[in-house]
Amino acid sequence: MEEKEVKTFQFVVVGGGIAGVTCVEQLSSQTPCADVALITAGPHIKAVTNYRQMSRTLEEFDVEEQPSSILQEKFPNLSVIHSAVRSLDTKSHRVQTADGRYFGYNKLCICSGGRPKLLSQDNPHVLGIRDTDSAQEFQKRLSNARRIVVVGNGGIALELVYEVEGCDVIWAVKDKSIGNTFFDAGAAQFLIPSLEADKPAAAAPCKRLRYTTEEPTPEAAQTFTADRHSRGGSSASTESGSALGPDWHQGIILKGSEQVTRRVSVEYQCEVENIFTSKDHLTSSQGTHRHENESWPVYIQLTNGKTFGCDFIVSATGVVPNSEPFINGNTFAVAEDGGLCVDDHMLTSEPDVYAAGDVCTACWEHSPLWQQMRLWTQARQMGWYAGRCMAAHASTQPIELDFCFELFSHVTRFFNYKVVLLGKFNGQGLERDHELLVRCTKGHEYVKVILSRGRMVGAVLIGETDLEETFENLILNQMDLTPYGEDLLNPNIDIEDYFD
Ligand SMILES: Cc1cc2nc3c(=O)[nH]c(=O)nc-3n(C[C@H](O)[C@H](O)[C@H](O)COP(=O)(O)OP(=O)(O)OC[C@H]3O[C@@H](n4cnc5c(N)ncnc54)[C@H](O)[C@@H]3O)c2cc1C
Ligand SMILES: NC(=O)C1=CN([C@@H]2O[C@H](COP(=O)(O)OP(=O)(O)OC[C@H]3O[C@@H](n4cnc5c(N)ncnc54)[C@H](O)[C@@H]3O)[C@@H](O)[C@H]2O)C=CC1
Repeated sequence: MEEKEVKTFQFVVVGGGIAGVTCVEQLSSQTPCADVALITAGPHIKAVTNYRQMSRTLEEFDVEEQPSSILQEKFPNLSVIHSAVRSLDTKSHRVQTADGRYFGYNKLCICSGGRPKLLSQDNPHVLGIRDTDSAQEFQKRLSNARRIVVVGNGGIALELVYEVEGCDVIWAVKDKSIGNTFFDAGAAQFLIPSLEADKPAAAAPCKRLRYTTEEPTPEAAQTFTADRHSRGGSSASTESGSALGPDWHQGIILKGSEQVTRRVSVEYQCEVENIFTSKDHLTSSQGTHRHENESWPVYIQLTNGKTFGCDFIVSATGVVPNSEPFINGNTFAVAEDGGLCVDDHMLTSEPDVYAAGDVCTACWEHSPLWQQMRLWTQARQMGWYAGRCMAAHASTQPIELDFCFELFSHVTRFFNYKVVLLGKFNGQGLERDHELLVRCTKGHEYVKVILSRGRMVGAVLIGETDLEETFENLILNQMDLTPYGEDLLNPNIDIEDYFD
């Protein structure tokens, strides 16, 4: 066999998203004499800017799309190669790119991210949102749309139903309440009025121990109409670009073809039964469709028996890790969700191959207060830690799991509220004996803490509560809070002073 020309680097990182870029930044600065290569499919890279540590584990930053020359100017030992990795041979320690070149490595980190897990791969009426191109396509299609159906109940769906205007939105969720990847039914109930036209009634604090909420029945649908003017000043392929950054929707106009109002109808506890094109729909003999005079490009039939015609469907149904080009021909341990399994040094099951960000699945024994979610905070933390591990292993130095994996923390915005999630914020994996304390003031704040055997193990803070640092400390120090009882959430007690 003809011997190919192979350029070998000490460190090769694949992927120009947050995980990959943070990893090469760490490697290039920690080992300035080593040759480092970043191989990425997209023309741009994602850089973390304005990084701010808000507390021990909470962090905020902006994400900027930049030309890769900025990175190369900063790190003379870094080469950026713009091509997609097509295959990996872990035995010979080399990768092949789409343009036919081979690159050797001593240590490799795979940070190829994920792509939308679409309801249908080849239906042109089903869109996913991941990178700049897909967001632009969505914007273009939306500008002519009168009605769209959003399927999914996580981050993207929550953002879209709030931001889209000038178009009817049917929101199909599998669950009993909205936003189930982030919230329980109580928080969902707090947020729902933000989709309505009327301002919430005068704020009145309420506090209850164990709480119950009325949930919609399986057949239930709720419609929320908001006049734009009444809103508070709110601001798929394996070679897709990097995932969008914070506030991605603020730079683009998410407006349909209709004027004036936003109208969101939520269809609870249903999944997608079938998707028909207009022609199929008209010739279909099934009698379950809701008959409408209008004709639509596509029809979606839900498991609750309803069928909706619409201009297009947004599949906001999660992420699939981009692991295929690396798996073929190798013996990687792959998790159930398709991610490359990594240990507590971000090492995969193949020698000298690390992985970080959305492409990997954290397979080490987690701290009782941490879980993986495919978020940019975790992509940054994993990329940074993987870079440190690679450098430490190259010089046979010991390294311990970073503190950021002790406690899950996430800060974001939904429906124009600040949202902070800490620890086991939804009681994930906890025994049934855990207790919830909730304080909510309609339209102002929602505070929930999860206590297990008197210790705080998680919290959801919606609104400007200013409680994140105190609660983070209480979770980290695992103090017995039984003596404080309900005073923990007493709005008349300044909790910061209380625990000084
Ligand atoms: C619309 C949207 C909104 C989001 N909002 C938030 C939010 O508010 N908060 C939050 O925390 N998270 C959010 N996320 C999630 C967050 O963006 C991701 O978890 C994070 O960016 C993942 O980073 P990554 O580097 O692992 O992957 P990616 O950003 O997907 O980067 C992967 C990189 O690898 C490259 N690549 C892929 N395959 C190959 C290959 N074979 N060869 C070479 N290069 C390859 C790609 O071109 C890309 O540069 C959002 C995601 C989306 C889609
Ligand atoms: N502010 C934030 O923190 C944001 C984070 N993100 C992240 O970006 C990534 C992509 O976002 P999403 O696609 O919203 O993923 P997600 O993982 O947040 O939510 C996926 C949702 O789709 C549902 N689902 C899955 N398969 C389904 C099916 N066949 N039918 C109906 N529903 C189905 C799930 O139950 C879940 O509610 C995620 O990692 C998410 O965490 C996205 C937007 C905002």
